[in-house]
Amino acid sequence: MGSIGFIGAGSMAEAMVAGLLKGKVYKPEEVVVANRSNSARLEQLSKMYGIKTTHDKERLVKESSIIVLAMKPKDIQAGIDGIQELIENQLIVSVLAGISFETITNILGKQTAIVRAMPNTSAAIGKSATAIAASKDVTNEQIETCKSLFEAIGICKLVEENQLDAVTGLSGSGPAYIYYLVEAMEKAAIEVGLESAVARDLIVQTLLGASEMIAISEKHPSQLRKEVTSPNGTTEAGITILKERGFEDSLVTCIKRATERATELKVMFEDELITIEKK
Ligand SMILES: NC(=O)C1=CN([C@@H]2O[C@H](COP(=O)(O)OP(=O)(O)OC[C@H]3O[C@@H](n4cnc5c(N)ncnc54)[C@H](OP(=O)(O)O)[C@@H]3O)[C@@H](O)[C@H]2O)C=CC1
Ligand SMILES: O=C(O)[C@@H]1CCC=N1
Repeated sequence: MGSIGFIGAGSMAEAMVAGLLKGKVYKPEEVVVANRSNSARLEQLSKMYGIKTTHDKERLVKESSIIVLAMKPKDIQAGIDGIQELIENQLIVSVLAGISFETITNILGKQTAIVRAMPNTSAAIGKSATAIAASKDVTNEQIETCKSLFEAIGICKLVEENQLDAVTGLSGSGPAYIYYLVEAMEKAAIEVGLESAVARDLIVQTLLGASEMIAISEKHPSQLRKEVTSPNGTTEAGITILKERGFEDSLVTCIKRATERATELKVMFEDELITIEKK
């Protein structure tokens, strides 16, 4: 596949690098990561993974056949500045929430092959839930390349660009909802008298078991839930509280709001671009 370069050396870039190396999709010497100024971070990544690191984006672009944009949405203009002229046949893969093909193309100043991807940080252990969308300049072969890249670090679904904000709100942000749930379960476990290490193990196994049941069982999650819930038993007592306190509504509103926020990021950024152009 040639080499892969990441512009941005944060959580998402690291999760992808870790997963790609673990899955042996790339050798460490075929991976280069760049950031803006944080040399300590580059040193840490280079020590941990044996990959190449640089502040020199031009070098990264020249060395890579796939360039992953992995900076925050607000930093995309600065992140791309200086490399536009060097983009020729490389495939651009953007993991930025909310930022459209149109905006990336405008900043690049040329029509080129761009794939937008929305992975999640479980990429680090090969378990990302990723969706990708392809711009019209992307060939079928490039789509396949991209799919196999993300399938090496989890599952990958092909969607339309206008569905990516929903994917971001659902599975891009999704791991954080689960971590938050675990934090709350741990807090509760301690309050009902368990030791934190014991509670952690029980919670983790409960999540793993339930996830695997959902994945392999032919039963709907609502049926699986019913099977845990004895009439007048403990589960019913607990779930009654979740219903009374609006658990379902909270989660639905959470995912809708996160989806909406992805759309806002695009609008905010475009406003900023217009301001920059006017200056
Ligand atoms: N975190 C997540 O779970 C997910 C994130 N994403 C997307 O991934 C992207 C990155 O997120 P995340 O990894 O969390 O962010 P981080 O803040 O952890 O990392 C951002 C990185 O971008 C670098 N950067 C900023 N400006 C530039 C520049 N001009 N040139 C080169 N590098 C630059 C920063 O370098 P420096 O430190 O030197 O400033 C830093 O290494 C976001 O767009 C987000 O929407 C998508 C899916 C999931
Ligand atoms: O919170 C964010 O904006 C990014 C996108 C999805 C996960 N993290």
